[in-house]
Formats: sequence, structure tokens, C-alpha cells
Amino acid sequence: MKRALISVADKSGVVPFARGLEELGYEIISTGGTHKLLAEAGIKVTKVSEITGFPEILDGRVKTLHPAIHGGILALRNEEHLSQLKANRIGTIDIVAVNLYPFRETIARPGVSLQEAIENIDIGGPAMIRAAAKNYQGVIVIVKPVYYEQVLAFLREKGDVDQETRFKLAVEAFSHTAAYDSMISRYLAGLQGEVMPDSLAWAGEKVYDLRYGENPHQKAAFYRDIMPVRGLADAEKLHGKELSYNNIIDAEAAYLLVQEFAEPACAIIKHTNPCGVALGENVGEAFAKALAADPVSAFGGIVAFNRVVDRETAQKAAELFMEVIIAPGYEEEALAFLRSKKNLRILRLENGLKPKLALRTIMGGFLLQESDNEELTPDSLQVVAGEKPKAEEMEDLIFAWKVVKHVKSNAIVVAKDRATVGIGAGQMNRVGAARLALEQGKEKCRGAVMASDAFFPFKDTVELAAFYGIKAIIQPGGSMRDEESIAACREHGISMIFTGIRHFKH
Ligand SMILES: NC(=O)c1ncn([C@@H]2O[C@H](COP(=O)(O)O)[C@@H](O)[C@H]2O)c1NC=O
Repeated sequence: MKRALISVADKSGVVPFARGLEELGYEIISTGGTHKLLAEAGIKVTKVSEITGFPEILDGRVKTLHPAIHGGILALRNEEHLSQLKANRIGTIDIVAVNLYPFRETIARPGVSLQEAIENIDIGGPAMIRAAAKNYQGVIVIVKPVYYEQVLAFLREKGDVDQETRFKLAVEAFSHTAAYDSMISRYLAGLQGEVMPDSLAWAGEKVYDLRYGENPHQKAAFYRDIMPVRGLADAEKLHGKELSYNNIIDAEAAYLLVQEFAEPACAIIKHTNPCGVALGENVGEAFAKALAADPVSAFGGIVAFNRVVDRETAQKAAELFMEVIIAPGYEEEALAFLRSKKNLRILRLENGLKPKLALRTIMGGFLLQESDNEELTPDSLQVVAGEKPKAEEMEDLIFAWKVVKHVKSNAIVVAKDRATVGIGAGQMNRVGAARLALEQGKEKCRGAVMASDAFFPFKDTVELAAFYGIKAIIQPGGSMRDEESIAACREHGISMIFTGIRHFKH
């Protein structure tokens, strides 16, 4: 008689699965809780302890860790191994259906204790899963309820599961236990304050396959971090087609930019760079100002707000061709209106999410760094040239500084009245970025302020800024030739503020 061992923490779908196996003539073996559920459903089920001759002990820490179980799973189906099983009165186990203690859900609970987390580290489950996956030619391994029906269908129609499917299930099983272990190691390392361990174990769960990657000839998929952290994968799609690879990256850039501000803010993003950013009394004003900054580039943009979108703003925004809109919420009428736009994706994501770490692949490896969450404090600002900017000018400088952090280096942002006037992004020299930003703003640059993501290596950017009428500049400082830039500011009556913080973005 064929035997199936079923031991599951997530018991969804397990009753019909076990019943299906019973109908196919399988003997079902189960651990405590699973046994109870199946027996109550009227399924004939043997307790693991009857097979092992040993009770479950240590509050369930030891249930299935026994040669009678692991021998039955791991034995090759050859004469040599089968005779060893016979000599030791061990029967083979042909199906292992196991899912693990809910470690993720446990550590997601606010205030969870270390002891609770540790008790939710499954030991016996991964041991069985890995054993079954190693011996996939003889054992069918199932780690998720979604496979129950597929396996039952195979058994009913063909009497067995083919080797190709068994292999796929085994690969899935090893990926599953690897991801589970990565979660445990990251959680425990995090408790020690260790975020960059010698062995890096990051894992994700597929949210969905993307139609393609950055370009149509590139395959791509969207994964959520296996750790319980909220992020873009949690954004609720209220309307529209599936997000593309580029949409997801741009939506993140737009979201993070508006999170910089406590005031109502709007950011319009193109290819991860902002083309217009503004603050306003309300989202409507912020949107109008952000759009006015660069209406040409805004076409096909990704638009983010940090406040609930009202109907009037939705109507105005819908006049623009946007790919994605992301906000913490939408008034009912606003949503109804936006939904009339067939090609618009509407996302809702609460404010306040902030990544702590940034992982990036490079050829043959990864780079891991803390996210750029360095914030300005009043003490970090140092006026090195000209007069101390007045309150309003200072607000513009800080606004421009917060925006420039989100622009690819070399980056220059020109701003006035809490709105961008010109943005120079991703240039190979700083004065080139400045030229782009200033030329975009033209006359509007008169009386505006300028932010630079890194220091000025020469005084050329200051001189160009003076030509366009810039009144104040904010930049990290720290160049060997800072004095030349400071002298140029004094000569042209420009105030210069050092932040002591650099915001390169690659
Ligand atoms: N210790 C063991 O021998 C052991 N064997 C199976 N488990 C787990 O026990 C859970 C099922 O328990 P129950 O059927 O009692 O609800 C499963 O998630 C399974 O992975 C075990 N528990 C944890 O390590």
C-alpha cells in the first residue's frame, strides 16, 4: 500500500486532498493537529507516533525526526535500500505534503518575543521536505496547497506523477526551504543589528511574471521580499492593466520623492527622474505647479501624491496622459473619474514607507547598502557665502535639496516657490547638468535657488548660475576648490549653503 505523510501548519485544502489520496488507496500518516483535523473529517489516518513507536515530545519539537519516517522517505527504490528498510521494518513513504510553521506571520506581529519567534522555526518540516526533494525520483513532495489538485489529477489520470513534474516539485521544495531559512537568518541577524552578514541570504516570493523587462526582449518577474516588510508589492491596484517593469521602478521613485514632504506634494517622474515636483496648499495646487515645471516631459509620466486625491485634481490630472498614478487614497468621485481612463494604472499605497536597505546586482555579485535616508538638520546647514537666506528662500533651498536627492547624478535642481523650475539629470559633468536645468527654466530662474547633489569641482557652475539670476545655492561642499566657488558667489551676490551631506544616485 502506498503511503502519504501529511503534516501541515496551513491546513487549507488539506481535507479534500487527503480524501482524494484515500480514495486512490493511499494510507495517510499525520502529525498531531493534522491528524485530528483529518480524523474529524472522517478520513482514515495513522498517527506518526504509531509509525515511530515514539510519542511526539518536547512540545512538538520532535515529532517526525525518526528513522522510521526519514528512512521511508530517503530510501532509494533499489533492492539494496529496500532490503535495509525491510530488515528494520520500515515502510516507504511515497508522498510528503508538508508546509512550515508560520515564521513570517509570527515575526510580523508587533512586539513578538524572541522565544515566540524561535518556537516558530520549523525543524522537522524542512528535514522531511529536503529529504523528499532529494529523493524526488521515489517521492512526490508538495510544499504548497496550490499543488494538491495538480498532483491528485496526475494520480487519477495516469496513476503516477511523471519524473519531470516530480523534479519541478523538488526544485520548488528546495527553493521554499532556502527562502524560509533566509528569513530566519535575516530576522536573527537583524536582532543583532547585523545587516551585512558574511553570507547574504535574501529571498523573494514571486508576485507575478512581467510581460517583459526594461525592453520587450528581456524576460522579467516581480518579487516581494520574503521578510514581512511593506512596500510596492503591497500597493493596491484599483484600476488598469498590469504594471510593467518600468512602471514599477518609476512608481517607486515617484512614491519615495513625495514621501520627503510633510506638505501636500506632487511628483511627476520619467525614467526614474522627476520632471516636475511641487508643494501646494492642496494636491490640486501641487499638481498644477509640478505640471507647469515641464509640461512637455510630463507626457506619459508617473504621478505621485502624498495626500488623498480629490475629484478636481483627478479631473485635471486626467487631462495629462499618465501611465500610473500613486497616492495614499482617492475620493470616491476622483476614483470613478480616473477609472474612465483605460490605460491608466491607479495605485493606492499608504504614506510613510521607507526602505532601509538597497540591494543591487552587479556582474557576478551584489552590492548592498543602507538606503539614502540621511536628513538635513538645521545644524548641518552652514552659510559659507552671501547673506543668510530669508525664511522663504530657505524653504526653497531645502525643497530643492530634497528633490535633488532623487535625481540621477550629476544632478542639479533649480526651484522657486516650492516648485521645480529646471532639472538637470544624469550628466557626465556638473556644469552640464546645471546648463540643462537653467536653460529649461530660462527667465524663471531669476530669483530662484539651485541645489546640487555633490560639490562643485570648479567655479563654472556658480558663474553660469549667476548669469541666469540664481539667488542662492545649496550643495554639500568639500571640494579642494570650494574657495573658488565661494569667492564667485560673493562676487555675484549669491548665498551659498553647505549641507555636509552628499546625495549621489547611480
Ligand atoms: N519536530 C518535528 O519533528 C516536526 N515534524 C513536522 N513538524 C511540523 O509540524 C507542523 C504540523 O503540525 P500539526 O500537524 O501538529 O499541526 C508542520 O508545519 C510540520 O512542518 C515538526 N515541527 C517542527 O519542527
